[in-house]
Amino acid sequence: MIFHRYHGLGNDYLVCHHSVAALLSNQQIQRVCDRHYGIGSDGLLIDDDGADIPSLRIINPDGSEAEKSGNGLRIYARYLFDIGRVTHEPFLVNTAGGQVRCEVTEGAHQVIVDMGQAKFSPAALPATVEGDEALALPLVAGGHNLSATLVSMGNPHCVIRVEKLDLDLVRQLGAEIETLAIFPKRTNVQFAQVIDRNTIRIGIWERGAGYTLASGSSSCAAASAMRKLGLVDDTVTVQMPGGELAIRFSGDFQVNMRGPVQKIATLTLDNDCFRDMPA
Ligand SMILES: N[C@@H](CCC[C@H](N)C(=O)O)C(=O)O
Repeated sequence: MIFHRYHGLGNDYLVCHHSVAALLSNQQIQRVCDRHYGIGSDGLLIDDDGADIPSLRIINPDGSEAEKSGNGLRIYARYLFDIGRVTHEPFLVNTAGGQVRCEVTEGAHQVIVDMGQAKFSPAALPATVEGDEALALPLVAGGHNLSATLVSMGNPHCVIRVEKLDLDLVRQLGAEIETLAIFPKRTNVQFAQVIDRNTIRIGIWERGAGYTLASGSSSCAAASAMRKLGLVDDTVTVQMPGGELAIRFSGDFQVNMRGPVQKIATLTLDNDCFRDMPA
């Protein structure tokens, strides 16, 4: 079983063909993503081929399926380029969270994705919150009074605005916010500090993955939330522990994202990895 390992700013994924994924149970996928007992990754990207338009499925390390992933899409686009399925011309990719346009550029080092429209309706996440939008919603977690803006990028995000980013607090409160009862499908969580009108800094807790060094959809969601609150302009650099992504808004919250992708290795999984697991 062959897996291709890539990362986008330290947000690392394994890519495999659907014929490989079909051989794996959900428990085995979790094992493959485990950093001690498997190869280790922030998730599995399944190349579903697709007749005309390439199609991507995204599985989190806990075995749950995500509708969309920004870095997952950037990595999948680079993988498609590496296997010769696409060129430097822009191309479309289907995900459960909508169709996006990708472009592999600067050799193959930078990948641009039009992520679609940021949506602020709680129903889009979903979140069981009254109203057409949830902006600067008061939220309590771990005894902290927080201010949350809810955003769907095709997958759900809860963006907490803070005066000063504290990554320990992200780790401390992430799981509690991810699983709040108002989020029936759980949520990704970002703590966001505005540095200036073109720069924000975020810490990330991903649904089904936990603390990660970077996240593409989180960057889009956090920048969108700060834009909606009137705190940033149309171009925003999102700083994360793993590095930076460039976000650009056009029209009615159409979000474009650009950043680097690196290939790490092509790996063959040994069946012995599953020896202690029920058949
Ligand atoms: N790392 C991703 C997000 C992956 C999916 C997420 N954990 C979810 O469940 O929605 C990104 O770069 O967007």
